Amino acid sequence: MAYDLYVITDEGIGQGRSHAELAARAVAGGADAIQLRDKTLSGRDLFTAASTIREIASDAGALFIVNDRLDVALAAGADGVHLGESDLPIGEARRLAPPGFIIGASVGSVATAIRAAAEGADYLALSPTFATGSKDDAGPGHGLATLAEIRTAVALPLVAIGGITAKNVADVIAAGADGVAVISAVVGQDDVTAAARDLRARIVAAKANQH
Ligand SMILES: Cc1ncc(COP(=O)(O)OP(=O)(O)O)c(N)n1
Ligand SMILES: Cc1nc(C(=O)O)sc1CCOP(=O)(O)O
Ligand SMILES: [Mg+2]
Repeated sequence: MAYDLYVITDEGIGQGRSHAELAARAVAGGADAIQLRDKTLSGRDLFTAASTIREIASDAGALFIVNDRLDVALAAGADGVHLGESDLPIGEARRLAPPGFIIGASVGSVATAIRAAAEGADYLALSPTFATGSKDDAGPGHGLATLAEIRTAVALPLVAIGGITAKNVADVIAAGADGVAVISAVVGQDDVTAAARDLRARIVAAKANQH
């Protein structure tokens, strides 16, 4: 499972483009994973959007993750769900999900990372890594030192989320992230595809520099 470039769609930041349009443009730029995240849609509308994006992502060979809503993720045939500390417990999601279904978890420390891994998460997201204006209740960034500590403590795929940009992505990868999850740096840009392509190239280059 590659999480190098994990793009989260957001119609509030996406310059009027729909979730599906943003997803299509992001995978055209090489996004490895797409997440549908929308707190405003009804269950029905979220399912409709998820069903469309599932096709877009699978046609492009990208993973498709639904934020928060395990029911919608399962109904739409998504590859997985992302759960934070106030969402359905990881263990309950695992009990309900089919084999191979991806469950991602937000973590903020070594302790919560170890706990999420023990509960059965398939990947971890350091949430947030830097300060961000894209999530109202994100809190302050945990920073690259915490990222590095989690890297040494847990073997799961580890993504950094929150305030990730083309300027800081190399440092994030050097600190131990396997990939980055972004909103503004890609879907907030005029040219989503070019922004995704550029950010992914920076990730690949940073990983090449590690060897
Ligand atoms: C990849 C990724 N990481 C973190 C989050 C945040 O999830 P959560 O803490 O549940 O907050 P909301 O996104 O639900 O507001 C995420 N969605 N994706
Ligand atoms: C969806 C989300 N979750 C976060 C967390 O810390 O859990 S930060 C975030 C938004 C990230 O947006 P941007 O790339 O524009 O900073
Ligand atoms: Mg959540």
